[in-house]
Amino acid sequence: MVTIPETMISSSEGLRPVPVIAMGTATESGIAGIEVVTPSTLTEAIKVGYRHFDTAAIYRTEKPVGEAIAEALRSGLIKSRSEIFITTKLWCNSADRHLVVPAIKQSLKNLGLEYVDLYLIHWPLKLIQDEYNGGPVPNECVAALDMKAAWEGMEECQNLGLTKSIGVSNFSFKRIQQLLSFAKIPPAVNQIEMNPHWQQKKITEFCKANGILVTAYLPLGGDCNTALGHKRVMECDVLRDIAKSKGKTVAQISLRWLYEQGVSIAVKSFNTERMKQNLGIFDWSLTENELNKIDRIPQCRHLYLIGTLVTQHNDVLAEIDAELD
Ligand SMILES: NC(=O)C1=CN([C@@H]2O[C@H](COP(=O)(O)OP(=O)(O)OC[C@H]3O[C@@H](n4cnc5c(N)ncnc54)[C@H](OP(=O)(O)O)[C@@H]3O)[C@@H](O)[C@H]2O)C=CC1
Ligand SMILES: O=C[C@H](O)[C@@H](O)[C@@H](O)[C@H](O)C(=O)O
Repeated sequence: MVTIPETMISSSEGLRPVPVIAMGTATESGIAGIEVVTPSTLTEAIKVGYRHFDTAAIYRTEKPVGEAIAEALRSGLIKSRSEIFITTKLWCNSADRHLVVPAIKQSLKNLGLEYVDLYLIHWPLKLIQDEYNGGPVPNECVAALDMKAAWEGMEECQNLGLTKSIGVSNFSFKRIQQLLSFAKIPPAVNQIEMNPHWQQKKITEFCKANGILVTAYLPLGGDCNTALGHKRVMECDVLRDIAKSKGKTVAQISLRWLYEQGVSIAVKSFNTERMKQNLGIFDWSLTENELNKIDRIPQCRHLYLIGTLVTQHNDVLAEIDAELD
């Protein structure tokens, strides 16, 4: 079993370790409520060495993650809850001051846990709708986020001990600066799209300088059979050539590159062999020449809210999309 290296993030207990690779749990069919991952698949991840799960209220995977942890405890695979790090996220329909604490309590109920390790604001926007089953949503459901009010709710979650750390996801450089101007508890993490085809140099440097850990999502470009993913990473000639010359896979080259950028990674696989493969990145490194070749890959972001969340133009989403470019 591979032991995943840890990095440190700020928390209610001072600096706390977080495993640098998390098992992602988002799928288009899960979000739509059509087919959600089984707990036994996630227990398999614990068996091969994963100790960090990335879930979210909208993924519908909080329950199976919780059941997998309970099973791992029952079977002796782990000895205590504290061996597992759980990240979950506040969905946009609860991004109001008075809805944040009830939302984390619901997530904890789904997980069957007393606390999560990290709670993130999923997107800097608000949705006025009861349930989200994947986009598109009606344009009139979208509203601007009152960041100060939502963050006070997040801080309350940490102060109540419902989460050890709080952070954000899909926040631009500008939005984090705004947040830092009033936050009593600064964000510990910013989870963003990042891979060799969307390298995010500016925001990673800014986050590092401010003690915020960046977590990369879509590290392999996502599931290319759905609108949430693309083939540019897995079919990239530059990555393929490097992979071939080192006897590694394209996925491993992308993940190793991310690891060498000093970020943590949420990578999803529900296949045991690929789960293992994705952890095989810690006992070798990329050369200067390989890093230079990756640096020159043309850049292209994938996840835009307009087109995914709404089909028409929307001012609130257009602003978020533009900021994240
Ligand atoms: N904060 C946010 O807004 C977002 C957060 N996320 C989080 O980040 C996680 C990772 O992102 P995700 O979208 O899942 O995309 P990934 O980049 O992790 O790609 C997942 C896809 O790649 C396949 N795959 C995994 N490993 C390999 C491998 N070694 N070789 C070939 N194919 C492979 C998986 O298939 P298989 O399972 O069959 O192996 C799946 O189709 C999510 O699951 C979620 O937890 C994602 C999007 C947005
Ligand atoms: O924009 C709408 C999409 O459903 C988007 O919210 C998801 O891709 C999500 O960010 C995730 O974390 O998987």
